[in-house]
Amino acid sequence: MHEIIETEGLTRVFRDRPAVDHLELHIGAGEIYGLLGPNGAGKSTTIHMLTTLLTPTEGRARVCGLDVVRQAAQVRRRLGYVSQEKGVRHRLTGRESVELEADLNHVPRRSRARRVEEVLDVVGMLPDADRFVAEYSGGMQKRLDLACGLLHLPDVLILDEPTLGLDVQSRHRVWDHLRGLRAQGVTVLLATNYLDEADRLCDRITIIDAGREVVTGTPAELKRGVAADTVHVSSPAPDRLLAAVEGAPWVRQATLTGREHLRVRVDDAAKAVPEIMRASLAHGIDLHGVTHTAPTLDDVFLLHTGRGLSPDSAVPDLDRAPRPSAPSPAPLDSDGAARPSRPRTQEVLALLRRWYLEVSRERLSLAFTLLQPVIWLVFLGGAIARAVDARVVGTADYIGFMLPGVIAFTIVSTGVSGAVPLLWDKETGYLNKLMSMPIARSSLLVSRLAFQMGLGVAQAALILLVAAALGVRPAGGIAGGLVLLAVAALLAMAFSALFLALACRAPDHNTFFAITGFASLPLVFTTNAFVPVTAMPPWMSITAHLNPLTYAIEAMRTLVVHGWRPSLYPQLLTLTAFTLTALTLGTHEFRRLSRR
Ligand SMILES: Nc1ncnc2c1ncn2[C@@H]1O[C@H](COP(=O)(O)OP(=O)(O)OP(=O)(O)O)[C@@H](O)[C@H]1O
Repeated sequence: MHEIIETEGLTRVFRDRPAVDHLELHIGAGEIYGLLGPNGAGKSTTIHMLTTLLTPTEGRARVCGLDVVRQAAQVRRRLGYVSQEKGVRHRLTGRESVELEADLNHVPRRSRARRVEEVLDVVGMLPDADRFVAEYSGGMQKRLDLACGLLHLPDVLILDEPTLGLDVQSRHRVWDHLRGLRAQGVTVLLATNYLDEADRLCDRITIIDAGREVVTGTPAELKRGVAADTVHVSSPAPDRLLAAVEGAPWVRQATLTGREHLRVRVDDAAKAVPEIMRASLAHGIDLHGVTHTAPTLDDVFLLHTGRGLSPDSAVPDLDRAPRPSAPSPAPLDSDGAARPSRPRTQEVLALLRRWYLEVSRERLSLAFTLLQPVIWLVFLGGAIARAVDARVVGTADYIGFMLPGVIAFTIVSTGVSGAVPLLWDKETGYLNKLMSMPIARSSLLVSRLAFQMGLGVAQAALILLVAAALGVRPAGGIAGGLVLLAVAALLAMAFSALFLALACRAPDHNTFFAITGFASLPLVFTTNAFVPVTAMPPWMSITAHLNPLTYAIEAMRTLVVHGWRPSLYPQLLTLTAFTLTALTLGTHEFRRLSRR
């Protein structure tokens, strides 16, 4: 057998507890392979290691002959991944989401529109494709994720609970599509809680429990291994019945499964049922009902672990459900397969489009962002100007004096909101999805920083226009104004990188906002935004000198109030050094986040 996925002693430990414990998998080309296990068995952890999202603590894993740790980038190019979490892009429509992923998977531009239509059709989402994802039900979001996973023709498709939350018809459509992929030679690995799914869909299964392999084989082999029927007895005194039948030669195993239920595994139900009747009569035990079933995968699990799988692991209504007409799987031509064509540019442009669409649809917060600096300048600037001594601030034009501070604070607060998509992507699981795609990690960072920089420059330009309307013009002329915009760009990059670093570290968005909320006031008030450093008491002057915002504000103020001066150069140098430090920190934290 040509193995596409193989693991040897694969282990991942979280806080001294193994989530996956020396797992051995050998999955052949073109198989649909199931990882079946109860909640917390270690299925997702295994999948995260195979998709390069987690590093193994011990052992090794190879996908298409490539080591998942040492050749992670190549592995990502060979696989498609549909994660368990719903990768919700709230501000995008379904179609835009799929288009984004097509670009990130390097689907060639000329076939992109067709592929997007095809996969949306396969999961039955075409009629809703132009609605916002935020309006989708859980099942619709899941189907959309699945559509994204089918976009390119990967060698291996890995799906974590692919049909969780889907209705019966959608589930059948997905199964049919997976079978179609198998026919085209794609190897499919899926983790599932559903016994029926594993039984009907998978060629082979490994059942895992507590991170360890319980048993591996085809569903038929495994059930044959049980070689037993199960008799389910309903009685008001199942414990007495258990005592009566336990140890009888025709009983393999008897287990209480509820206050009124007893499960008896037997070699042959036809012979066992009359025995159970006889035992109940002999001991005067009432029976409410006796049924029996052929072996299931649940019995296989029970046989090997002494426990059943989770109660929600069966999908009881599948047999009775109307079967939808099976759509023939969309043919995945070589055109639709992932092929790098100027991939880096395509990735960055696709991500920039995403950020743009999301920001432009946040109308209210966009309006506040634009309005806030105007309020600062017009109302606050105007009011304080009356109370300020021109000799202290060094100019009679207090609005001009305050302008750089307003630009700086606006950019800092945009930096905070710029980290929010990363927080959401982390929390919704979409970051995992992005990380498993064949895109350069740097594209994620570069696109985000470039977008924030553009936003910062646009905001600074807008504030300059408002100031011009109030009669304030940079003393440095047009060239001075352009350098001021460059300062704004540096500042935007620096603070975006800092807040991104914080978002990478923060365990959740509450912590992130608690820290930024706590830091924002000292950050603002220990600068020279309202008072020049020369007019500050010594302790405050020291803190102002330690605050990098001071240098950006001072450089911009020089350009607005005084024009070109030699003092500008050390200020610009300091700001550049700060920006480089912030970028290094941001890159380091982002790398750390992507190598868990
Ligand atoms: N990041 C983590 N930190 C600490 N423990 C973790 C982490 N991720 C998973 N675990 C633990 O590892 C074990 C296996 O979890 P995993 O998510 O792999 O199970 P699963 O089989 O996919 O479960 P489910 O069917 O519920 O998705 C669980 O005990 C879980 O709590």
